[in-house]
Amino acid sequence: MCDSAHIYYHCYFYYNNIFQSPPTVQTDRRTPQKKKDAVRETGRSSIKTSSLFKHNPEIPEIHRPVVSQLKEKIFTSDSFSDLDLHPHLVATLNKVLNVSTVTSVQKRTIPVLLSGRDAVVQSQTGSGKTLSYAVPVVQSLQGLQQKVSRSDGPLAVVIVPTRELAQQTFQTFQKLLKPFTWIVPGVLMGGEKRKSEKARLRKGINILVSTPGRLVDHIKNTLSIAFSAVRWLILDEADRTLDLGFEKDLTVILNSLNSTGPSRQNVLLSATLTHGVTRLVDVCLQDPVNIHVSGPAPSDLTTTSSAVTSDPSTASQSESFALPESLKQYVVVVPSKIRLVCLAAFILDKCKFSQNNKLIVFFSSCEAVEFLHSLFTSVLSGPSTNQKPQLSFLRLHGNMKQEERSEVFQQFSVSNSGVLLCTDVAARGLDLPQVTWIIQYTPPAAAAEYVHRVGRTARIGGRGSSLLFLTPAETAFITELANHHISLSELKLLDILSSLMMDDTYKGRGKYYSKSSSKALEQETRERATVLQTEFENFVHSDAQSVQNAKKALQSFLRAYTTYPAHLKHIFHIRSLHLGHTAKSFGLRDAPQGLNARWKKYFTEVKLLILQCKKTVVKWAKPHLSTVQQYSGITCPQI
Ligand SMILES: Nc1ncnc2c1ncn2[C@@H]1O[C@H](COP(=O)(O)OP(=O)(O)OP(=O)(O)O)[C@@H](O)[C@H]1O
Repeated sequence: MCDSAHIYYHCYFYYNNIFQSPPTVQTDRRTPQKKKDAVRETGRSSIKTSSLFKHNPEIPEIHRPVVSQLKEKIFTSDSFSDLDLHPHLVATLNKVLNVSTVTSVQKRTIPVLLSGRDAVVQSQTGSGKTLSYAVPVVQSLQGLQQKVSRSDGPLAVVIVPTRELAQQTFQTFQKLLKPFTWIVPGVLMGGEKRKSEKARLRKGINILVSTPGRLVDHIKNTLSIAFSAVRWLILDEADRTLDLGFEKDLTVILNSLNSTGPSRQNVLLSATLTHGVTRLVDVCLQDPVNIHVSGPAPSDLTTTSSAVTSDPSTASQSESFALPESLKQYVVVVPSKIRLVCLAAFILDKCKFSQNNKLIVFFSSCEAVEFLHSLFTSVLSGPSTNQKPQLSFLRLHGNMKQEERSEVFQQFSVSNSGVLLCTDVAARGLDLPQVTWIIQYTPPAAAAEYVHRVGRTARIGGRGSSLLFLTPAETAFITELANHHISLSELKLLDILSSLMMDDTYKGRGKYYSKSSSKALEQETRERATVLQTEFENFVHSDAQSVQNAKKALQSFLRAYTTYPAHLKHIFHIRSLHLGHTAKSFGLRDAPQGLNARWKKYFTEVKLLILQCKKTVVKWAKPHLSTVQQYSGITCPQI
């Protein structure tokens, strides 16, 4: 067995042994409501204040680093009618899309693209980047001397990283093309039926929006796909497309596009054009104009790849991102054990005890989203009454069927309130109206991802807030964010938990209830938090399947925790997690049996294997150092 297969085998073996142990609880056949009532009763009668609030690590004092945030003005005083566009296009922008004043990024990008230049565009989230390329594409295609026909095939190709974003971008083109019915937009994305996509490709699509994987699939398997007429290539969220490991796919797409066709205009866009895209800029773009709305463009974006910073930690430190000025950013430091109730109290505060809030909560894995969705729906939703509708929880992640994903996306888009629990599949580009709060229950793996997640609110000048959850051991992430000009204010754990005082559903034993001193209030808050935690735990342990789901969610959380990049390992290291406490944040009463010992053994073995791998790689690489350097861009000391 080769070394990597060995490592995989070990991970698989240990994960499965630890988490797939036979459940000890009998299946519960009670109706959900009866189960819930029983759970609530047990919750109140078995209050153990000590279990939740004792033996937690100290919450350290947070010293906010001084940060000068980058600022970006969103709107200009110009209107679309000043941009020399077709009057029908201006009318469509005004009447169908409801936009008349151009944003800063549009003012700077549209004329550059109309003049025929390539461009690299960076501007903050929600600043209107989609129209900044979609308007010039439509303007140029409607004005072609030889009128566009379906048989021309794709004239513009737009690559985006996720299916929802593909759908959203396609819809923007559909709207813009209303007066130009002879230009046909189309979308290709994973999860859809290939056969019907092939049929649409055969009929002819002029503006093709696609996720990278699905486009490669068609390049390889669909004879009718021809790129001989492509004049535009747009890579939206370009950095993410590379992150997701789509680099190979992108190479296939570029090779296919480069082999035929007239000269092409190329555009790369994102709110966070990190140093990783430098090579892509070199390969894809010709003498591009750098449009960096919040300030001067990073000097090395258009340099050759040899100038790429070789140390990823230095590279990531120097990248600074602008965030919407109207966005209020908060952090709460919560010991692992209390995280679940803290999140629940926050959701109840925003959605049950106040109105018109629409929340997005980010998690690191599909399993965690699934599990917490069912836990919150069962324990927190509450009945719908005449005065109040039921608290609604939706979920979105990559393991869902495409129809369900589209349905959820649509449902959350049109709703005025509710909670969407999701993975990073919803972090990029999605324009979901009226989202008021972004909560990051698991911290992102990079500052750029933080920027995109919080960018789902406070769009196009609107208000919005975000809350980042950190454990006491993770507070150095605040400094990491400050290095990227991101500044957070602190919310106190007890203040969040105190929202539980607004509803007697989680009332404690009443010992402190009638007293008004702040100490008594604090104690009652803790009791209520404990009642809620006990409800969660009772629900999880009332059913073998729920226990299994909670274990799976914990397992996937731990797996994701091991994948933080090397330069963040001093903040997010699996060794600093207390497994028993972490288990509690998934409603489990204890860490799954034997976890500690097996986890330690697992780490020792994996460490040994990695050492072995390193030795083998070094042995192999030594005679080939110059070749390795040439192809990987990695310098000798790193190897
Ligand atoms: N000139 C404008 N006036 C008013 N609203 C606009 C204008 N341009 C775009 N919008 C609206 O602003 C919202 C955000 O636009 P868009 O999704 O293009 O932002 P973005 O910069 O691509 O964000 P992200 O970086 O998150 O992908 C959309 O609802 C869009 O319709």
